[in-house]
Amino acid sequence: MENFKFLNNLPKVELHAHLNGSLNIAAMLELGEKVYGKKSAEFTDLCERLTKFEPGCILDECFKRFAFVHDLTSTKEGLRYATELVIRDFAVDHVMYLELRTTPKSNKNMTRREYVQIVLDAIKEARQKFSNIRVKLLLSINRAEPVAVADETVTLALEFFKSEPDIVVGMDLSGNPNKGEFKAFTSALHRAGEGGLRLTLHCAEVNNPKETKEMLEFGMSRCGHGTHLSAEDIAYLRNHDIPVECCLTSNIKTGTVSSFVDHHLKRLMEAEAPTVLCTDDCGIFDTTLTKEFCVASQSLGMTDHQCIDLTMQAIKYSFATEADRSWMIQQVNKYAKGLENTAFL
Ligand SMILES: CNc1ncnc2c1ncn2[C@@H]1O[C@H](COP(=O)(O)O)[C@@H](O)[C@H]1O
Ligand SMILES: [Zn+2]
Repeated sequence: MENFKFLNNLPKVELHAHLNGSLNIAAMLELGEKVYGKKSAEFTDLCERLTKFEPGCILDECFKRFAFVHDLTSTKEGLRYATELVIRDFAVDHVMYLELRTTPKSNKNMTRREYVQIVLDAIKEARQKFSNIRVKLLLSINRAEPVAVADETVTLALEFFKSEPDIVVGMDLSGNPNKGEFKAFTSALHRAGEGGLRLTLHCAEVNNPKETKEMLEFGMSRCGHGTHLSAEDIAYLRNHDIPVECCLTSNIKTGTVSSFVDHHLKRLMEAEAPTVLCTDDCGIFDTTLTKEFCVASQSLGMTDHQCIDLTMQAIKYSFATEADRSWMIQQVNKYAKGLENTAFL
């Protein structure tokens, strides 16, 4: 792939990455060994089997995979170290800005509040180790969980948004789209929005026109996946300047899109709807943001210039501060200039 080097070294922006879905196999093995002393052949085999998606795999099957990673991150040290490893591996892939999202969980080792604090502390510690990446945090509501849990998550998000405004920047609604009902979460999401948190919703990941309509009417800053958006929905997103977070490999491996060439990213670009390229769960789906750009360029004919433009769009639609944005634009322009091209602005 002649432009792999160009795409790999391009300073990139990741706006849709779930923490526990982003731990890749190598990192799982490191975590297993360091935290649980596990280096056994069966542990290695378990990690490898996690990312095997037979053709025809369905979305529900994918959700079972997360439980394995959730076990690995169910201790304070496991969660802290996993956060560090995920940030490291995005930095290694030349991601300069990462909006990490995660669903606060409570178990025998930690409360939801402690879960958030541990991830936040790991993000701060990572600043010392990986100075070339800026990391923000969104808290996720899992639509398969009770509304009371969503309410607790919003309360935590608002509290940490107040105390750590340069890290906690938004809320995500995710979880198995075949479970729960969007309507049940609107008051919690409304409270989050009223409190200043930007919202990104997993929307139209499966074909549910009624719910998609409810979500578009409710409002969001960004749309996750948007796989089953109608032409009217796409026009609505374009007219309201709401970008779709496109996760190519995720959609193929979960079976929500049949092939890369059929991916709706192309339709969205033809309709001039704003789009950003994301990984979703680069661990579980065994990919990286560089690889997603390679897929976009190989299967959808995306030129290098269009890849830079996608990055500029990601900067524009990020929940970053103005200072972060100008720093990111500077990085991309410096990179582009270094390639003897004119600045892309
Ligand atoms: C594949 N498409 C998807 N659609 C919807 N929700 C998804 C997802 N991929 C991941 N998640 C959500 O993110 C959680 C894992 O990260 P955290 O434990 O939060 O860090 C999953 O349990 C699921 O709720
Ligand atoms: Zn997602």
